Amino acid sequence: MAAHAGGLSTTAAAVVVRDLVRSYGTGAGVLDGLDLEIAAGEFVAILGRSGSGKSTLLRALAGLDHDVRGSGRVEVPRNVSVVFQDSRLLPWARVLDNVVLGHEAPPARAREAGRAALAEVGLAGRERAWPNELSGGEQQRVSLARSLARSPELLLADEPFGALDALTRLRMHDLLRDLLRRHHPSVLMVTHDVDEAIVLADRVVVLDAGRIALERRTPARDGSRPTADPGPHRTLRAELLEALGPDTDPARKDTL
Ligand SMILES: Nc1ncnc2c1ncn2[C@@H]1O[C@H](COP(=O)(O)OP(=O)(O)OP(=O)(O)O)[C@@H](O)[C@H]1O
Repeated sequence: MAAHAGGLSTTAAAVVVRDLVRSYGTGAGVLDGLDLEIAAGEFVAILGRSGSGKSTLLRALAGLDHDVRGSGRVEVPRNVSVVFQDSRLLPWARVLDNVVLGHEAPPARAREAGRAALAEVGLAGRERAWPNELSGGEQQRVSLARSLARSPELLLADEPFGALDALTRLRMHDLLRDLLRRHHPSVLMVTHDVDEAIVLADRVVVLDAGRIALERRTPARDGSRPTADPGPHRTLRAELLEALGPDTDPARKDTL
């Protein structure tokens, strides 16, 4: 049984996954002896074809999967936040109430943290709005604010920008970069977008049948746009697409 430990022991890594096994019913392992480490403050993007186990890994790290089996071990920091593809806001609660819901701090402090987080994502003044008064991009900003307000040491994101149009997604990339310059959580982000993985992450991991098929550091993530020197980006992109497999629909090569 994998331990979902609160707090880390002696290692400098923020996340340690060893020999993680997960299967459903009698089927083959969805995660098949997976090993992964994430350093403190490191941003790791996970790519993989549909069904390769990305969300399963994320749920295991989030502590949402109580049936993770095997001799494996999962160590994560105490303070973990999760952002999903849909913002999962409660429609009957105002924006600020959504942000502070479940916050562990006393109410006044939680609301203060919530207001600050909303300001950071550009939503100052929208605290009393209802979720359905916000655009999809704004709702995802609220979702990010909800995570940030908890000052997470580990941010888990499952295709956080997958439902947004291309322009909004680019704006969210800028916002996330900006937030990560000020806060320094470790990040594990599942994405289907190879370019998104390269421009945001420090390291990209390709999952295949529950194991790591390829692992690469990205060209220095320093906020510079890939167009400044597209060569390394293009090379890595080709390598990642190759690892993602020949059956990938060519029309969807960069958004799997
Ligand atoms: N609750 C469940 N019961 C049975 N099988 C499951 C369950 N959850 C996931 N699976 C199976 O485990 C495999 C991996 O699922 P997972 O959601 O981790 O894949 P993924 O890489 O995130 O895929 P996608 O990119 O399509 O979201 C899939 O074959 C899926 O059908």
